[in-house]
Parts: sequence; structure tokens; C-alpha cells
Amino acid sequence: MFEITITDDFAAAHRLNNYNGACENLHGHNFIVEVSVLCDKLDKAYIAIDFKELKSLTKEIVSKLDHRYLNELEPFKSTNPTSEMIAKYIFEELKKALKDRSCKPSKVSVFESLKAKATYFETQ
Ligand SMILES: Nc1nc2c(c(=O)[nH]1)N=C([C@H](O)[C@H](O)COP(=O)(O)OP(=O)(O)OP(=O)(O)O)CN2
Ligand SMILES: [Zn+2]
Repeated sequence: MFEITITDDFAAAHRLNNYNGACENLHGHNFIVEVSVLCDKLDKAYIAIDFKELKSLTKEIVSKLDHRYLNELEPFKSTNPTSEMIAKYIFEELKKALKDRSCKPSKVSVFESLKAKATYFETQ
């Protein structure tokens, strides 16, 4: 198997519901997203999935979050826009985008800063 990893970023505002602390208040982050996919085949150029393609698929998903107030967006309306839930959302959207391909997402990490990240992955 091959694991291919790219990063992207977006800026967004959120507030955490049911959180006892300052993060309950409206604030923003420059989120960093790290996406990894597992691929079991190489093409004739010995590439599992082109970094360009993975970046582009990820960008399509992440651009829907960029410069938005995350609490208002459908995927987080009934939950909370934590790094955990953002990572899960990106993972699930990427899984749909890679349907019928020889690659599938293995993990998605969302960093709120260089000091803190949450990672989502599925166990078999
Ligand atoms: N597991 C999680 N914990 C926290 C999340 C989260 O999404 N998942 N989010 C927050 C807040 O969004 C908060 O803005 C970030 O918290 P923190 O990293 O503590 O932010 P600081 O910039 O204040 O960090 P310092 O290292 O203290 O400067 C909270 N927790
Ligand atoms: Zn925050």
C-alpha cells in the first residue's frame, strides 16, 4: 500500500457550544488540514494519486469552509464545529469523491494551530 499526504488550509470563524471557556465566544483560526489516502495501485508513471489531483479534490471540500462562520453550515448545525467534527466532515466528503477509485482516505487531521490538532480515521 502507498500512503499519499497533502495539506491545505482555510480561515474560518466558530464558537463552541457546550464549552466552558473562552472558545464559547466567537473567534477564528487559520485551520490547517492534512489529508492522507491509502492507494493499492500505481499508474504507468508509478504514481498512486497525483498530488495535484488530491490537492484539487481537497480544495473543493475545504473551499466550502473557507471564510465562513462554521456554526451556520449544515454539517455542523446540529453538532459543533470542533476540529474533530471538521476532520470527520472532510474525511467523509473525500471518501465520496474517491468512490470507485483505488485510493481511499486513511486519515484527516485538522490543526487549529501548530500546537493542537484532531485526527479522524475509520477502524476496520
Ligand atoms: N479537542 C478539542 N479541543 C478544543 C477544540 C477542538 O476543536 N477540539 N477547540 C478549542 C477552541 O476552538 C480554541 O479556539 C482552541 O483552543 P486552544 O488550542 O486552547 O487555543 P489557544 O490559542 O488559546 O491555545 P494556547 O496554547 O493556550 O495559546 C478548544 N479545545
Ligand atoms: Zn476555536
